[in-house]
Amino acid sequence: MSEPRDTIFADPLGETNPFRFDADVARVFPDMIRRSVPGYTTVVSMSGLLAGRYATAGSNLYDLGCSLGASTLAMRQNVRAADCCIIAVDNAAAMLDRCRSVIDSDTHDTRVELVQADIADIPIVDASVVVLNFTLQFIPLAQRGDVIQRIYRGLRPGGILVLSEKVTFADPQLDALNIDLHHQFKREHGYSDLEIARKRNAIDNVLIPETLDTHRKRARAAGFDSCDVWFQCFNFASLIALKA
Ligand SMILES: Nc1ncnc2c1ncn2[C@@H]1O[C@H](C[S@+](CC[C@H]([NH3+])C(=O)[O-])CC(=O)[O-])[C@@H](O)[C@H]1O
Ligand SMILES: O=C(O)C(=O)Cc1ccccc1
Repeated sequence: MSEPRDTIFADPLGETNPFRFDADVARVFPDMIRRSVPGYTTVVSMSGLLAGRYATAGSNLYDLGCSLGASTLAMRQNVRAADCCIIAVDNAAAMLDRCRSVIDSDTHDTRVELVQADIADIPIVDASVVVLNFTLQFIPLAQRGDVIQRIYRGLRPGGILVLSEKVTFADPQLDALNIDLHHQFKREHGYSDLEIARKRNAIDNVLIPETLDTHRKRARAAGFDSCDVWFQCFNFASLIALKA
């Protein structure tokens, strides 16, 4: 069955309230994220490949801000190490409800635990892999350093963080160009100028992007030994950070 189409911002008379991960968004989320985030499918499937490489026996793998479980499924398909547990966390009940039915209809072996919680509060323990795919961008700026530091402390030596984000550019010309290219991507995936403008208002001050340099510096300050970009398409990028 094809996924329901995202028309959330299509009504010209609709109010624009701040963006929330409610039942309406959960229903159309797979279509929304695929048509809105250039490279999303690649980032999710490579998160699975990385998880397969870095997962160690008896460890936990975290999917923080799991939404409907796309990254959890990609990890689960790739993990070969014995006795691992994937802990998938999201604070939105509507997202986690749908995630549960997605995971229930998947038949791979690795254990999955779904947790409804704020990623700023959950303990990270005995982890080999932590995936933060397009989630840190929704966390208040003042909490981001602490989240990354707790991930570093909860990782086993040799562990990996995958951090994917919408980003900004220090150079105003490059910033404007990448925003414009992202909007062109959305138009070419069927969103109207009105939908693009209304969603932009709705996510203003809800999704707060930072520069790649800020992400690299934060990871290094938290203790990560190596951190850099492995994927980028316009203003969406993914980094890996390694704990020696
Ligand atoms: N403080 C928080 N605590 C927990 N969850 C949160 C918090 N804030 C937001 N979320 C959750 O983070 C997710 C962000 S979507 C991630 C895509 C997914 N990773 C994917 O690979 O498909 C990305 C996007 O929509 O751009 C939503 O499900 C929120 O409920
Ligand atoms: O749609 C956008 O403009 C985005 O920046 C990405 C996005 C995707 C899903 C929810 C919120 C933001």
